[in-house]
Amino acid sequence: MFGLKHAINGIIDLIKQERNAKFHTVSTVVVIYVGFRLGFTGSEWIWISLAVAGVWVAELFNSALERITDLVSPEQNELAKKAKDYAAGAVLMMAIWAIIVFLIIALPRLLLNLML
Ligand SMILES: Nc1ncnc2c1ncn2[C@@H]1O[C@H](COP(=O)(O)OP(=O)(O)OP(=O)(O)O)[C@@H](O)[C@H]1O
Repeated sequence: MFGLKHAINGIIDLIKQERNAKFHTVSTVVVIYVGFRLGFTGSEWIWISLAVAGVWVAELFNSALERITDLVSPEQNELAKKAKDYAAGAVLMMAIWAIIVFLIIALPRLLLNLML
């Protein structure tokens, strides 16, 4: 299971190095806390976990691509800019989808809680 060690090291390194990953960590903890407080159902947890994992996967690939881009093109380059901007766009797309999923599931319960 040596691959597992490297994979976990990669995730820990990402959290240490990337501001976005720190934000994802806090968001993940908040979402899990809110989920338990609001009593998400099994199928709701499946959607929420898919959305959260999707953001992490996108961020990991984005950061990997940033490192490779810096390795290949440490100097300013139009293609390097496009590569990084596209990868950042992928994270943004996943994050927007994750927020939509969270709002669809959590908002009705939050509103219900406020009315009761
Ligand atoms: N070598 C380069 N050539 C041209 N533009 C670049 C280059 N490196 C970075 N950029 C531009 O600067 C932006 C930020 O790049 P940077 O590597 O600093 O990512 P970052 O700020 O760490 O991104 P994130 O916040 O997503 O981790 C890129 O999206 C790109 O537009």
